[in-house]
This record gives sequence, C-alpha cells and structure tokens, in this order.
Amino acid sequence: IEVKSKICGADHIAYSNLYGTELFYLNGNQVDKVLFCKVLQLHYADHCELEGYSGANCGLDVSLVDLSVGGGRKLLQEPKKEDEGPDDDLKGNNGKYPASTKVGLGAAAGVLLTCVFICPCLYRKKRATDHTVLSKDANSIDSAAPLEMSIHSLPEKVPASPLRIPPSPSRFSMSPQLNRIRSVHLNMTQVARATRNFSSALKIGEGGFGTVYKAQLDSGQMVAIKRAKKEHFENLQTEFSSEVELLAKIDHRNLVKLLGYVDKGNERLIITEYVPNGTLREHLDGQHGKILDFNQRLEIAIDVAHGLTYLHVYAEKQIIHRDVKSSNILLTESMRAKVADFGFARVGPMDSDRTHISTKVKGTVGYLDPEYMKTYQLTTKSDVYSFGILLIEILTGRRPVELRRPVEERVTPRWAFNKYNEGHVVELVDPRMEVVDAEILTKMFALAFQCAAPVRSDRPEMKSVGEQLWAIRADYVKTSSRG
Ligand SMILES: Nc1ncnc2c1ncn2[C@@H]1O[C@H](COP(=O)(O)OP(=O)(O)OP(=O)(O)O)[C@@H](O)[C@H]1O
Repeated sequence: IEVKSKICGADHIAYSNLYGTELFYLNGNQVDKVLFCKVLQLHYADHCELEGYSGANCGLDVSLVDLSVGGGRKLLQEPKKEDEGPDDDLKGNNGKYPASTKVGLGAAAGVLLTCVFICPCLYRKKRATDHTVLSKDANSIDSAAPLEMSIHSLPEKVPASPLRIPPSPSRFSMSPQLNRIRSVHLNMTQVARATRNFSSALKIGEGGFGTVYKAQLDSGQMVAIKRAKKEHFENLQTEFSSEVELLAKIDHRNLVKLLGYVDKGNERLIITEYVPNGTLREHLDGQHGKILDFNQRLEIAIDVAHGLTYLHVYAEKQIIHRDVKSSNILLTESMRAKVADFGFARVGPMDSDRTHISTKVKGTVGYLDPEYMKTYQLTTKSDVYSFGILLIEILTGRRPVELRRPVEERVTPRWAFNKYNEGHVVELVDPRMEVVDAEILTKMFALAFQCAAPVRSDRPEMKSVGEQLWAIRADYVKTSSRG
C-alpha cells in the first residue's frame, strides 16, 4: 500500500493506493477525489505539495481546470489594481468565481474543513458561556420556429404568509410593479431582437453557466437573459429543467422572478426579471459608489432571509436554493434585495418523514455547508449555513475566503469567530461603515455564527433567522433614535 500524507496549513491531507484503488483523506475523513484535488490545488497555490500526488494527478478532471496549477498560479500572480477591494484569489479574472469553484465539493473544503475542525469546539465553548446570545430560540410552446422558447404562463401565486413580518418603511418603496410581472412568451427571433443578437453591448455579466444579457422586450419590459454555455447544457438539463415549472410559479419580492426558459435546439436560455442595481458583492466592494450603511445591510439580510424562508416553507414544494452567496443577491434601485440564480435549486424531500435528500454536492467555495459536504445530505439548513457566511460577509465586507490576507485572516468566518470570542466585535465590521452599537453587532454576529454552526441541528430555521433579524432591527431603530 502506497500512503502519502502531508500537513498543509491546518489540513491533514493523505492519499493511499491499495492495489490500484485510490483512497483520499482530509483531516482523517475519507473524501472523494474531486474534493481532495480541490484542496490539494488550494494548498499547492500556497506552496504546500503532497509529494508524488500533485495537480497533474488531478489535472484530467475538467472541473479543476480553473484551479489547476497554471491557472491557479496565474490568478495568484495577477497584480491587484489599487482601487480593488480585498481580493479573493479563487476569483476568475472577470471578477467572478470560476465555474470550477462551484463544482463538486469545492475547494472551500480546504479552508472550511479547517473551520469545521476548529470552529466546533470554539462554537460550543461560546454557546456554553453565552446562552443569551447564542441560544436557539432563536413556459406554452410556440412551435413556429425550430428554435423556440418553452415558456409557461402561470398564474401568480400569492404566498400564504403567516410569518409575514410587517415591512419596514422603506420596504413599501420596493418593486411595486413586481406583482404585475408576468411570464413572457417569445420566440428566438424575438429573443435575438431583444438582445440585438446577443450583442456584447448588452452583456451584463458572466457566471459559471453562461453569459447574462440585459434585454428590452417589445412591450418595453426589461428582462435578464442568461445564455448557457454549450458545455453546461447537460448540467442545466439535469439540475434545472425539471424544476422550471415549479420555479416559474414562485413570486416573492425577495426572489428574482423566473419568466421563461428555453431548452430547444442549440439554445438554453433562462429569462428572468431584470434587477437594475448590481449585486450585493459589487456594493460591498464599493463598485457602485456609496458604501452600504448598516441599516441597508440589515435590510438586505432581512430580505434574503425572507426570500429563503419562502423557498423553504411557503413555496408549493420545499425548495433548497443551494447557492446562496453575495454575487447571487441582486439589488433594486431602492436597495432591496432579491435572491437570484436558481440554477442549482433542488426540491426538498417530498416525503414528510425524510429530513434530507441525498445529492451530489453543489455550491460555491466558502459558502458550502460542511455537513452536506461530508454526508451528501442536503437540507434547508445548508442554505442557512450559507446565509450565516453571507451575513458575516455583509457585516465585515470581506469575502468568505481572502487568500491575500495574513494567514489568520484568510478564512473570514474563522477570523470573525475568533475575534468575536475575544470580545472584539467592533473590529470585525467593515471599516468603511459607520459606527454601530456593539450590542447590536454582537447580536448580528451571534446569529451569523449560529447559522454557520458546523452541525445542522445547531442551526436555526430560516424563518426564525428572519424573525431574529427583525427583532435586531427593532432594537437598532430604538438605539439609533436614542442616539
Ligand atoms: N436578473 C438579473 N438582473 C440583473 N443582473 C443580473 C441578473 N442576473 C444576473 N445578473 C448579472 O449577471 C452576473 C452573472 O450572473 P450569473 O448568475 O450568471 O453568475 P454568478 O451568480 O455571478 O455566478 P455563477 O453562475 O457562477 O454562480 C451577475 O453577477 C449580475 O451582475
């Protein structure tokens, strides 16, 4: 038996070859090759190599291309523009995470497994001493042309909403037209016209699965059209199309509305409501000028919590988003948030006796639920975990992983958790933000850590998260009116 083992950072990486059967281990746990390779690549970028088993051994795996030795290093060596915010080396040069970072068990494992093995004890220690803070109350088809859109025109569904929390005043100003957004019927000729033949001038973004275009329909309605890259057709088919009918029925002000889907011929297009004000990540990076103030951040967090609660509790079938992250949160002109990108969304267990569904791990580096990574069991709590990481990001302004930081600051949740436990909560907040009452901040971080608890049973339900955030907002309003 050939066994190779190495400690890189806080990870113990081991590989054995038993009569030709390869086994991979991370911190004592057997893992699959994809995860192992991702972690290996991550550490390789940090000059820690497992002798005899390098990126080359993993290199044949398409999912690893962007993080492969050459690609990874290239990204690492790219000079950082002066006006850029703190960068994340896992990002592609378009400012997005490369597609590879979303596939399989992400490289998040390298850093977040670290967190998994370090945070639990810290987390539990904190819980034991700080119950008050961490306690858990806490598309019809027009067949006119060979290429056409399969778009459903579906009745709008007004969610039953026993949890509906009274909106904050600014909430009234958001998307008054949303309930009037209807599914659209277009053929490819109309799509081509609306996007000026997918003109680069109308390109608004590039994600893992394709390019996003802004388009104006003949009716004047603005829409976003995501055109899948050919190599992702299969993924889209399996991961998305079966859920389209369900997703198209979803109508909630904090969820980007799916308007249509094309899966014919040579095109895979997803048409959604257009949200005009960029992503949360861009705002945290200061790309839109004014930096987000605390109240805006809190309201964005509440909006996201409400959107996810709807998916988990009030949609026709339970839906797990699976890719909650700051670049999937879009903002309206009035700075209200909408959760986007249901490309990975999965319907939760249909059988009420089951608490989870077993599935391949999908998600994005840094936001992936460690328990899901270990067990392949997906529950709504995986979204809660990602939300916890997102909340830390909202408060600190930092990405979940920032490899250009000093070692102890690279994994943002771990850094934040340590600081929090040392009582230095004020030092955690985005330095560009105004000063906020420490007690309010403590409550916010406590909730974030509770959401990002390593074990899912320790995490609150999304509905409770929204309620707790709402209570924090009430305190904040009181505090700031006193001040
Ligand atoms: N409905 C929309 N309205 C306005 N802009 C959008 C919309 N959808 C996407 N965008 C823009 O296009 C960009 C790419 O979106 P997309 O969902 O494809 O990628 P992503 O979420 O950044 O990455 P990935 O697909 O890998 O998760 C977004 O960052 C955003 O700027």
